[in-house]
This record gives sequence, C-alpha cells and structure tokens, in this order.
Amino acid sequence: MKIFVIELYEDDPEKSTGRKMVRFGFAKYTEKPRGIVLNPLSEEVISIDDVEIVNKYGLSVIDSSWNKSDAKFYARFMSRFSRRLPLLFAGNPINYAKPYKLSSLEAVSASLYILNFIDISLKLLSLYKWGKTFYDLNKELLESYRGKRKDEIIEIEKSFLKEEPQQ
Ligand SMILES: C[S@@+](CC[C@H](N)C(=O)[O-])C[C@H]1O[C@@H](n2cnc3c(N)ncnc32)[C@H](O)[C@@H]1O
Repeated sequence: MKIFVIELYEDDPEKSTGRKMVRFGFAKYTEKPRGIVLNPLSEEVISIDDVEIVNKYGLSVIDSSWNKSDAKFYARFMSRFSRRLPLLFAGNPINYAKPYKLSSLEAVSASLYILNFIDISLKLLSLYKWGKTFYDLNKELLESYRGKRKDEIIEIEKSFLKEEPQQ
C-alpha cells in the first residue's frame, strides 16, 4: 500500500499525525500529489470506485494546519484525483466530534477502511490512544461506506445527515 504525505511543516512536529505515519513506516513523504489526493473541498467522495487508482498510484494526504487550510489553499491541490471523505467525526482531542475535520491519520485510515483495507486501516489507528475513539465514533458509518460505490455513499451520507441534529 502506497501512502504519501505532502508535508507542509505547519504544525508542531511532535503532534503531526502525518509525520508519525512516516516515522512508523506506514507512509512516505512526497513533494507532488500521487494517486488519489484527500482534499476536504473536493466535490467527489472517495469510494471503492477509486481502489484501482490507489492500488496502482497510491493515496496522498495533505498534512497542513487546519488554521492555514482555507479554500484558496485547497484549490491548489484540486484535480480530477481529489476526493473528500463522506460524513465522519474526528476522534482526536483537538477536533473531537467535529464532522469532516479529521487528522491526516484519521483521513487515511478512513479512506483505507472504505476501500476495504481493514487491517492497515486499524493498524494506523493503533498508533494513537484516540484511534479507538475515532473507530468507536465512526464504526457504523465506516461499515456502511465500506466497499460501496460513490452514489451509494452519497445516499448513505444523506440519510445520516438527516438524523444528525444541525449545529
Ligand atoms: C488539514 S490536515 C491537519 C493535519 C493535522 N495537523 C494532523 O497532524 O493530523 C488534515 C488532512 O487530512 C485530510 N482530510 C481531513 N479531513 C478530510 C475530509 N473530510 N475529506 C478529505 N480529506 C480530509 C486532508 O488531506 C487534510 O489536509
């Protein structure tokens, strides 16, 4: 599995989950985006339809600081390979329970789960104590997205959003 981290060196290096994935040998740094690129502002959702691209070219995450990542920033990374994640809640203490605002490691782990690479998805989560919190919060969602095609994921997300009280 080729996982790539586009490191922007904006956050405390001790706290960067992207760097930790590299330190533990799960990912490599890349200067340029490779394969499917996780971009929260993409209109297209990640799904099993992307598994061939990920197998062949990999999955990239943009390890920037949320404070500095506005629409203009993400526009720089927009391409036909950009994908957003469907509704999921952060389990990390910084953005705990916030929808869509995941750490780099949570975003990669969730993508791998949706693409049906469960083992590596859970191994990544085990790098942090809050990995289990992320899994417990999202188990039902992740399981319902797993292996599904884009249109199905959109429908599932819509039905979960209807249940969610609006903030
Ligand atoms: C903004 S960075 C923050 C990283 C944080 N400082 C850390 O140490 O994990 C998180 C990255 O994960 C990916 N990501 C997070 N939530 C996402 C979502 N809802 N859809 C797509 N990608 C997402 C994006 O690549 C995003 O740039």
